Amino acid sequence: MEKYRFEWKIFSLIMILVSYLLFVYVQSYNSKLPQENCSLVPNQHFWISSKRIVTPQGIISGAVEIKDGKIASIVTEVEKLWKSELLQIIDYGDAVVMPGLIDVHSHLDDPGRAEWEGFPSGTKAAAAGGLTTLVDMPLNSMPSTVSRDTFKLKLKAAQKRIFVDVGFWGGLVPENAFNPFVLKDLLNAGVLGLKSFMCPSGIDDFPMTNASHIKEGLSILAKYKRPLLVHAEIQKELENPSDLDDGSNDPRSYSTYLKTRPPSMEEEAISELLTVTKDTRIGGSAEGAHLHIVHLSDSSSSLGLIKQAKFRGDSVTVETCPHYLAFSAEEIPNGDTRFKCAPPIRNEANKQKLWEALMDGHIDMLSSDHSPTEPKLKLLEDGNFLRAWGGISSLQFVLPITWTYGQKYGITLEELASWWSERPAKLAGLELKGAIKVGNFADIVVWEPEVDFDLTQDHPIFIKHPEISAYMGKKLYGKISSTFVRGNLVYKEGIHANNACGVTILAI
Ligand SMILES: NC(=O)NC(NC(N)=O)C(=O)[O-]
Ligand SMILES: [Zn+2]
Ligand SMILES: [Zn+2]
Repeated sequence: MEKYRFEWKIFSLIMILVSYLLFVYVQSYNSKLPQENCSLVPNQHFWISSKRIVTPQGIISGAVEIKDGKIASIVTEVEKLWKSELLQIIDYGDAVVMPGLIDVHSHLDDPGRAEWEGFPSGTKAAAAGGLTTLVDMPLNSMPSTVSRDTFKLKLKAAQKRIFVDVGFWGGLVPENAFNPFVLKDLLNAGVLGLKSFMCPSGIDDFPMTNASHIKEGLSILAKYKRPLLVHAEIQKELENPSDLDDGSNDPRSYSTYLKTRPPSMEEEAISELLTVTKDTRIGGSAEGAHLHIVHLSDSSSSLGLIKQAKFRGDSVTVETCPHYLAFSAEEIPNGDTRFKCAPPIRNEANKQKLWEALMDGHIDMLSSDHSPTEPKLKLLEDGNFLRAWGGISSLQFVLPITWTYGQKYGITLEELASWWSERPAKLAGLELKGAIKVGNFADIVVWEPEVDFDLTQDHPIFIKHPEISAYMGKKLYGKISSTFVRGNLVYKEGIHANNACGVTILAI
């Protein structure tokens, strides 16, 4: 009996051991296989070296150690590494190694309007442009992301279809603004913050909000310590586009469009917004909430108001976009609706002041406001600025655009990293992103600032509708060679990894 029990014990122990070994084998097999297809380098542990690595402490020559998707160490003495033949080192020579760009303002239009862009094409464009994280806007997809259920549809549509990481803004609309249950439900589901419009958005299920909706939204966001992003333009009766569409103004003329959206529209919206942002000050009723003004175009009075609010201690930031820094109204050809966006691109003097404000730190960060549509809605043949869809397509090219047009102003690589990575990460609450720093995710772009290229149809373009991009035909500086997302090499010289292994980012 005793012997029998002993044998039985041995047998069970062997069985446990066998099943454990089987488990370990299956696990490592499973985790290895997809991993290989997620990355164009199969290794989980490797170094990338370069003479120009942009870190928060400055530009260094050295190597970044990447292990299991994170930055494990940063070393300056690369010679020692080279001595060990066992190490996997990718040497990028003089190319710049910078934190991957984070775009806090992309319209990916999925689900529902994926023929405009979509998760696969949009995130492939991002990877090809050195962007490693996008935060998707809650409108232009169908339905808009305004509740837990509609957010679930977004998450489902993104599954296994994103090549970079994607977070989401939820929509603050009149329907949910006074319904804390719906709003909290949406925030609890993981949106990184909210977004609202103070003028018609052009999307039926995304109506505009006024200052009292915004005040309500901020009071709820305060508890979550998440931001509210606002499209700040107020449309006056007189400035309704259709008022100018009566035959006496040429709708193909860019100046006609400019008249429909003067700087006073931005100024009025911002001054109204700033009546509620005082709540965000330390000790205020919405302390913890933050207001972020998207795509500022007016560099005069509107910017002046924002500066005052910051000075008073309101928790406010502002972004502008590459198209306001690259183009001026004077150069937009009549009928060329690829340049139509809201607020509009203003004159040359305004553009120069935007650059100055960015360099002086009064504008905090950059975003793409990549807002494509189907070419037919851009009315390219007709050239009617009053009726064409408003939105500029640029996602894949924001880094070379910023770099090229910023040359005149002497911008630095550190400034690029601050405007495109560090500050956007802070806004979106992405603690382990936005800088090449030990412990952060290995989200990295490798690019060659001195190499130029002509943006023609021959260039590998991943944006779904390149023909509607206002940048086509431009010569740009800055060739993106490689993009790493969480240590996966997702893009290299025109090639993407096989599998879309980007992660959906949820706030907790
Ligand atoms: N529905 C939109 O995508 N609108 C966008 N359109 C632009 N900017 O022209 C925006 O961000 O306001
Ligand atoms: Zn907008
Ligand atoms: Zn937008």
